[in-house]
Amino acid sequence: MSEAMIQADGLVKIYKTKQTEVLALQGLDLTVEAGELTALIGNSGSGKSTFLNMIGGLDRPSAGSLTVCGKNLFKMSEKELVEYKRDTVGFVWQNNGRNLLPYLSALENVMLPMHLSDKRKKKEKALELLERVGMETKKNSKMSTMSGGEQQRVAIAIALANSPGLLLADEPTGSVDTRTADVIFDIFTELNKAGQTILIVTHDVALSKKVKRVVAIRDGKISSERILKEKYADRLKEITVDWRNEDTQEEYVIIDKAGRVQIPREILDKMNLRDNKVKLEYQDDKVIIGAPEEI
Ligand SMILES: Nc1ncnc2c1ncn2[C@@H]1O[C@H](COP(=O)(O)OP(=O)(O)OP(=O)(O)O)[C@@H](O)[C@H]1O
Repeated sequence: MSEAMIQADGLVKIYKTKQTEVLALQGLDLTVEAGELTALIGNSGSGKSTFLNMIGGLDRPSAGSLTVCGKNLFKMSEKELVEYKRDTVGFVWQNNGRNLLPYLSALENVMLPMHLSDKRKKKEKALELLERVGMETKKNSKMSTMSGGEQQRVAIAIALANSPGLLLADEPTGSVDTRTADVIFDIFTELNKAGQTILIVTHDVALSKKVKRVVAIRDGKISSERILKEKYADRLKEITVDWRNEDTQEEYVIIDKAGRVQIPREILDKMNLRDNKVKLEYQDDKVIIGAPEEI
């Protein structure tokens, strides 16, 4: 069996401050295969960025195991971590100012992080990447003269400069309007069709309806997954599909390795439980969880 692109098992991240400890990831399990396009959604504070930062090598996990592209994030030296961030993962942020130099052209910005020694090859590769994000006509424009959406497209090209196995994006459409967000999302879809593995953190539930796999994180653990229904999978780019309003995905709840499932708060509220005890029944291949009868 081939190795997964991301393999997180029982991943824990604790942030310690003088006064408190925050358990940002609470034993998170996730497998992402090479070639997948996955969106990570969840409420504010659920641990999305923390998880992305662990995968991106920007911060160290506290416990569990995490392997990305065959590399063990727990066993890396500082030097290996620098190489990993340069070669294995590419990162796109909501705030593209973190990636771009305003006084340089789009082409120069894309060439900057490349570690190819041959300048001609660097330029060739940068032009090819700008074409892939639809920015070839603006190759000589300074970043400071571009719109937020255009800057974000160049940021995607920069993240791909060293051909990373994995592209990570944290709220890449968070600062642009809906139409531009659609364009940016379509670029991710096209890159994925060409084989790029991509993990995107997004708040945009409507946009995530276009993605083949949406993983929801709650309280530092994966709680559910939504998978694109087959009838929509082939129609990803059709304008007749109303992605924002149609129910394009099937939802599944995740059972963790210890057999635990998270029941969504809305359902718990409807169950109107008196305390934390429920009745579990197994009937016709179904597990039924219900409020206990009054004794
Ligand atoms: N550097 C830090 N020091 C202390 N606590 C932190 C730190 N970074 C994150 N946290 C805490 O960890 C938890 C998870 O935060 P995280 O930023 O991963 O959530 P998120 O799902 O990305 O939220 P948002 O959607 O608002 O960006 C939160 O309780 C947050 O306050």
